Amino acid sequence: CPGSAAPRSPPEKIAVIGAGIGGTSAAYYLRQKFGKDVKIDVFEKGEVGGRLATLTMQGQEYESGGSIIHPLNLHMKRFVKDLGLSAVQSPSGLVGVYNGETLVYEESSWFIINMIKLIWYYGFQSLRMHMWVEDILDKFMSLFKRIYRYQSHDYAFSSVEKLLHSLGGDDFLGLFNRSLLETLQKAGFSEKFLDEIITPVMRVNYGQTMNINGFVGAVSMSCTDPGLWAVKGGNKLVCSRLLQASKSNLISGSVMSIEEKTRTKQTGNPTKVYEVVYQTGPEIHSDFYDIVLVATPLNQKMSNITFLNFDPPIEEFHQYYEPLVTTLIKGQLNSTVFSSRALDEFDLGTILTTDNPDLFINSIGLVSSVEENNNPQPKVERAHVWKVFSAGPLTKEQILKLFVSYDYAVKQSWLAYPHYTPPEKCPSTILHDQLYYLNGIEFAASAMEMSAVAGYNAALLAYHRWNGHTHMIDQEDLYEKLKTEL
Ligand SMILES: Cc1cc2nc3c(=O)[nH]c(=O)nc-3n(C[C@H](O)[C@H](O)[C@H](O)COP(=O)(O)OP(=O)(O)OC[C@H]3O[C@@H](n4cnc5c(N)ncnc54)[C@H](O)[C@@H]3O)c2cc1C
Ligand SMILES: CC(C)=CCC/C(C)=C/CC/C(C)=C/CSC[C@H](N)C(=O)O
Repeated sequence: CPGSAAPRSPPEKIAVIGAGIGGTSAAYYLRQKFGKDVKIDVFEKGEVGGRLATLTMQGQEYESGGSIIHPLNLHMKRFVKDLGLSAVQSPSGLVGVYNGETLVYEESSWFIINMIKLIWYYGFQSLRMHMWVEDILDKFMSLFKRIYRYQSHDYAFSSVEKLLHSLGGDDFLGLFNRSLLETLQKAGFSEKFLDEIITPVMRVNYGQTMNINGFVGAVSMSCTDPGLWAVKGGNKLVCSRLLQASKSNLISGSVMSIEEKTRTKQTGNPTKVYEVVYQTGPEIHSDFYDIVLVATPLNQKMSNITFLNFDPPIEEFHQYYEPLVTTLIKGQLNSTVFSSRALDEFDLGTILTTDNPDLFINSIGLVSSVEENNNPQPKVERAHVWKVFSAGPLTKEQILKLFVSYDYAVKQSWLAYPHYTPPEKCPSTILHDQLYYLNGIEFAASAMEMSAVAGYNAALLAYHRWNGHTHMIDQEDLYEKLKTEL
């Protein structure tokens, strides 16, 4: 092959830092690429799964982090199949939009009524806009799907920008570099439509407004597609199964620093390695690795990893992640907060909100436990489990504003996803010769599938760079090339 170098002996040890979906998918693909002899250590300071996690209420588990998966998220789909797991349909109840005073939009279960409502509230152009969004999302998904083809042919990318460009050319980079607001204003959307339909979707998914980049905006809009699903038993099961299948060694500890060192191995030749220093309980340990993959957001609050003695130095990371609280509440919703109808006539399963600073919640929605495969109905049972997303923790008084009464409330606080401020640059994928960073991809869009794409890409990139396969990295016009290969 052009660009191939002489075979190099495989690495002895690889470290993966973080056992979320990014790190565990990377470990899985590293094993596939480098074979059975390499030792893979996966470091995790908290729980396997990371931002895929559950909260327990009355013995039942509910997703508290990453919960929904798109039907075209093919890595997640394949993991579930290959790892012996199964899928459940995500609840898809009717959606309403609340502006702090009233419901400004209410979905109906009849398609035709929804169309009439759109025209009534937002004018005839809203129908054209609705079709425009559907068309853009179809195009977006079919371009996004190219990554599966490239990865199945082993191609890798050295930066997120190059990866996005290979999928959708300048259109994708343009989406990433401009705000969603700019993109939609250019397309002629009315302010009312943007405030009452698009912003509420961005708020439930990313806790932000339309000032996020257009790429993550499209990912967020795709959550309005039908057929969303989750993993039976909890999405985090994918991570523990990937770890198991990768035959990696899980080290429950917190990585403190990574330093480049020169070591003389038995062969007598000095080689460059990375010293990883980590803490387990009160003890500090260290070990040497040929390749290191960092699969956690790099900032002081989330990972606090120091890069020592690199020449040139590795830039300091100050990536700001949005604080978000998930609260699960079992209780009887006070439907009169949102509408004049009583609960037994109130048929909304999700209430989104407009960007009103007086509102203390981003959204509230009925949820099922990770074992259930059905749509909970607010009318059938008076007390049900609702999931609230808010920027800060809810007080008891705030909960009692939303609920007539409640039996239980449990919460989990997150630094959830990047604060998007386009135009911005994604952090580097290659931090040093054999040191890789996966979570830069979250600056394009944060979602489980995005981390799985990054995990696979980092494993392929590490493999090709280790073996000098330059022709497998950053290839242009891959789509055309692979078409003629068939
Ligand atoms: C509330 C919420 C809802 C979401 N909903 C969805 C959704 O519905 N669908 C979807 O697709 N995505 C969703 N997401 C996004 C999705 O969960 C994330 O994009 C994805 O899980 C990120 O995975 P990751 O492996 O890259 O990072 P993480 O899951 O954050 O994994 C990083 C891991 O590294 C560990 N770690 C950090 N520092 C160190 C250290 N120094 N040493 C050792 N270990 C360390 C952490 O403990 C963590 O386990 C949601 C996220 C949140 C917070
Ligand atoms: C990566 C692609 C092409 C599609 C992924 C679409 C997807 C499932 C995005 C998830 C976005 C996200 C961060 C949602 C958070 S909130 C989810 C849900 N409403 C909930 O109640 O938990």
